Amino acid sequence: MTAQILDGKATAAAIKSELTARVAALKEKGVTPGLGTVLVGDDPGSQKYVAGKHRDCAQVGIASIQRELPATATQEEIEAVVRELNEDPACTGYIVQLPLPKGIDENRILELMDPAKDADGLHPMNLGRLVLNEPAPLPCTPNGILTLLRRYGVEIKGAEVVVVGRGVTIGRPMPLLLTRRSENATVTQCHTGTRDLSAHLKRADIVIAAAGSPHLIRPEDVKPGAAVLDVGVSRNAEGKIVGDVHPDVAEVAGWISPNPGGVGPMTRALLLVNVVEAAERSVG
Ligand SMILES: Nc1nc(=O)c2c([nH]1)NC[C@@H]1CN(c3ccc(C(=O)N[C@@H](CCC(=O)O)C(=O)O)cc3)C=[N+]21
Repeated sequence: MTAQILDGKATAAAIKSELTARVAALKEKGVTPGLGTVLVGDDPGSQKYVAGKHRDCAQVGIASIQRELPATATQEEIEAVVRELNEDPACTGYIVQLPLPKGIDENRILELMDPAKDADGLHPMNLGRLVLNEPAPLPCTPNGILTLLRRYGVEIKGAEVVVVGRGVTIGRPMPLLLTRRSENATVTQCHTGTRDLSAHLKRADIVIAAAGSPHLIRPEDVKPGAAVLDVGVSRNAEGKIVGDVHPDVAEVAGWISPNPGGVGPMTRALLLVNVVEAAERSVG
């Protein structure tokens, strides 16, 4: 038996085609959604991701606003761009590409963003709303994972889910989404301090691997038939993406998300969903 592929690329394409119609409807009402990106420095990976986001925007009819600063940009210079986008009516939502260069206070930048324009769902106000069960833009990667599981009919209610990782973009918000009454999963959060990761993994119906540790999840640790989502992005010597999930896991799992082609494109699609929803709220 080999696992069914959770095809993020195809699912993202379907979401984008649904969004195209919603963007057209907004334009009829005189609103053009515009996604802003703030990219600081010249990391090739970050440049590639940001370019992908703007390609997606073009596909669905969202306007693109790109701001680039050199790696030497100061805290004040980045903050000035954030204030500018907060004021710019053409920019209905934006993201500050993370990580920012060393020495920049990332949290201060995120706090300065207008929470109504937070396309990533990572503003402290919006993360707080998520904790409080108030409506808010949802963090794109966790929401992308959830959307992928739903579209393939993976049972979430009552499932034992293991999340590996505790980063701000995935590990921390993921359990918040999964433990809402509407999802009703039971979540164990594992991290580098977990004593026996393997024991936790063996019980999981769904594994969400966001540790950034190449091939951390091995076939002998996965329950037969489990859904395994590979969110890790490491690069090998040739610059190729290496995920957190060992390829042989596909022999044991019931579902597996490829990497690339799995969660990455879903993250981008759910970013566009946040931009379109914010624009829809603005027209009432
Ligand atoms: N404020 C902020 N928001 C983010 O959402 C954010 C960020 N900062 N910093 C970096 C991470 C990383 N991230 C990815 C998004 C898409 C792909 C993606 O589409 N990957 C393609 C392949 C791309 C390739 O080949 O390099 C795939 O998986 O098929 C990957 C990684 C968003 N991030």
